Amino acid sequence: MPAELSPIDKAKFAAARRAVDFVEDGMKVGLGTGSTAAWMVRCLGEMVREEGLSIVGVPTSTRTAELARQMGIKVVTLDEAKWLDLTIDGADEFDPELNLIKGGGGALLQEKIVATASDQMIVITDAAKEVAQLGAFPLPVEVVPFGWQTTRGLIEEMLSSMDVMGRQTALRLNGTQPFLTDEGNYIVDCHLKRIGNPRQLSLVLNQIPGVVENGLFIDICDKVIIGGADGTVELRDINDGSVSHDRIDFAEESNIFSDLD
Ligand SMILES: O=C[C@H](O)[C@H](O)[C@H](O)COP(=O)(O)O
Repeated sequence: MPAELSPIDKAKFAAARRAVDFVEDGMKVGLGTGSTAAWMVRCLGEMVREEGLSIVGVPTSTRTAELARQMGIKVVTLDEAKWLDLTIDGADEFDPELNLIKGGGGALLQEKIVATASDQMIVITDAAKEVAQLGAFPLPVEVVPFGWQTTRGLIEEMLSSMDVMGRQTALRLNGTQPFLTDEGNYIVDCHLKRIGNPRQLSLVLNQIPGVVENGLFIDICDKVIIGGADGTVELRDINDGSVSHDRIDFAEESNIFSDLD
């Protein structure tokens, strides 16, 4: 483990490394997007190259697809895979019911489609993402560019009647230009502070013409793995209520970091 890895990176790696223990030969695996998911892709690549693990991966973004191919993972489309055994992905927030906010990196649409098309979703994360109630992280809402300002106005009008603490929205920018998702859509970030009823909000948001999808993942996540900088990991299963603990020995994982620049 390179000594220069930050504590947060060590925590993310620990969660990612524990998650790949659930990947078996022959599986079709959804590959998430973000810095934590990137560790997972690296770990799977190591297993493919060094242990002959035979899987196919369905990426949730172009950047994950590029990394997966670089790591030697066979990449297929969701249409080719049709259905997945397991999706492993990160999250921006998770609550006690393992409902999530995702989309901090703009990949929420493909991530939600892929996670929903999976028998199981495992979220890999660190303790800072755990909240009692969703909303401190701005909720990403993907909208089509056509009439986006009208769509934004309809979102804000809808929010005025919802159980949320904040109602400010902002177009996500990339420099001075609108941020574009892999599908060429825009993201409107909703600064809600606290979301009283995430399930209701997700349903209502997606009724608004122009809204493509939102970053609330309701009843999709099955397990969460919370990594620690010391290598400890906590695994919670929402389906049976179990909680288990493990420890990753970083010294045994040095191969993963050999190609890090
Ligand atoms: O759009 C990005 C995804 O939803 C990510 O899974 C999420 O933002 C978490 O990313 P990270 O693991 O980098 O915190």
